[in-house]
Order: sequence, then structure tokens, then C-alpha cells
Amino acid sequence: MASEPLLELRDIEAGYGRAALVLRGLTVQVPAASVVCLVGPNGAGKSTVLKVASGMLAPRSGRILLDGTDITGRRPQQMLAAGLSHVLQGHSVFPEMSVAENVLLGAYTLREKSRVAERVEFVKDLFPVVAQRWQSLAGALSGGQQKQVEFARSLMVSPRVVLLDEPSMGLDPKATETVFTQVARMREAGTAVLLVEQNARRALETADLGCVLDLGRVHLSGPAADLLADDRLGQLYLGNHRAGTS
Ligand SMILES: Nc1ncnc2c1ncn2[C@@H]1O[C@H](COP(=O)(O)OP(=O)(O)OP(=O)(O)O)[C@@H](O)[C@H]1O
Repeated sequence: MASEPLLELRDIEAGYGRAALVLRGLTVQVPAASVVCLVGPNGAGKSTVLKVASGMLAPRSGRILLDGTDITGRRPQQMLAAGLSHVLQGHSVFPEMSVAENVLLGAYTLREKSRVAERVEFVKDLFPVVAQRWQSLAGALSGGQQKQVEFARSLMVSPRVVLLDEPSMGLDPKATETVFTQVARMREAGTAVLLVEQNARRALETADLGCVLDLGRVHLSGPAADLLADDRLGQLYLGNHRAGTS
């Protein structure tokens, strides 16, 4: 890659407690305003990459660089302040609170009211359903709509990179389509996205770049379109079957 990536995880080794390493010398780069997708088998370490990037899990070695600044070892709150916002796997809206309250939870670190108002307008514009259902109880929204509330909440702090863990999990095909459209809109709005997805084909269709993880390392990486056309990847993860093979 010619220019400096916005986010780089370089030679990361990480694991949980005393258990064996999960990430074993992994390097991932996220250019500005791009979508980078991590795909790979269950247990390859995809979610762990996002946890390292957001400070939930400290790497045992390696460096995390954001816009050239070494932010390795910072805690989640500091990572958020630096510009890394993590949307966790599963649902994290509070169903008994309104959409507005859920979104505004993402703004608790913002001091200026005018800035909060500006960001509210921004996310309402980006996610029309958030604007339409602003006063509704979040629990009354569909799963796909709730995911958009989570996206809106994550964007309140104007992150440089949003870390999305399996945003289409549990959604029907129509809601899944909306989620991927919204991921593309985040990029158009200038936010880089590091995306983990089981729905590898659809995710790579949205992404600019892809990384295939296996056993805690990047096994294959490149333009998402090239990975989609790569037969090895196709047969392993994308459900491609050539005539004569099964
Ligand atoms: N909190 C944890 N404590 C201990 N081990 C964990 C923890 N979270 C994940 N692991 C282990 O780390 C390995 C990688 O998990 P991770 O969730 O990063 O994989 P993944 O590629 O995202 O897989 P999946 O698609 O199944 O979510 C797995 O062996 C998993 O059991």
C-alpha cells in the first residue's frame, strides 16, 4: 500500500489468560475511508482482532498505530477517545429506552451541547430509520433497525475507524442488505470500517480490502474483488463449487 494506513495492527500476538495465543503475528492495515473485511473460519481470531483494536484485550506483543501514533496498550476509553469505536457482536441496545436515549449514550464523552446536536443531525441523516423512530422504544424496532441504532451510537463520537463485529448476525436477508448498505454509507461519510463477518461473500462485495484469517494470522489479503474471484477462497468460505467438484 502506497500511503500510510489510518489504522495498523502490526505483528500482533494476543490471547486470553494463560491459554495459547489466538493471534500469532497478525498484521492488518485499514486505509482512511475504506472498508476492510476480516473473514475466515470459526475460531480464527477475527473478533479477537477487534478486541485488540478497541483496547478490550491488550496484545502480548506488536503495535497498534492510528494515523502514525502508537496507541498500543491504551484502555478502551482511551481507544474510543483516540477514534476507535467498537460495535460488539449481538445486540446491545437497551430495549426499555428510546432510540434517542440509546443513541445519546454514545455521546456521553462529548462536552459541548452544540457538538451533540451536530452529531445527532449527522446520524439521523445517515440512518433515516433512527430519525423516523427517534422517540420510539428501541425494543419495538426490528433487529436490523436496532443494529442501525447501534451504528448511530457508535458514530456519535466521530470515530476515525468503526470496528463492526458480525453486524448481520441473526438478521433476515432484507435487514442484512440494509446493514451492508449502511456500512457503505459510513465509508462514504468518511469513516473507515474494520468489519468481521460470517457472511463473507456479501461482506467482501461491500469491502474495499479483505483479509482471510487462519490460525491467528493473515493467510491471504488483497482487494476484496480479487478475493471474491479467488478459487481457493471461494471453495473454502464463499460456497463456490466448480462443476465436477463437490
Ligand atoms: N473471552 C475469551 N476467553 C477465552 N478464550 C476466548 C475468549 N474469546 C475467544 N476465545 C477463544 O479465542 C479463539 C478465537 O476466537 P474469536 O472469537 O476471535 O474467533 P472468530 O474468528 O471471531 O470466530 P467466530 O466466527 O466463531 O466468532 C477461539 O478459540 C475462542 O475460543
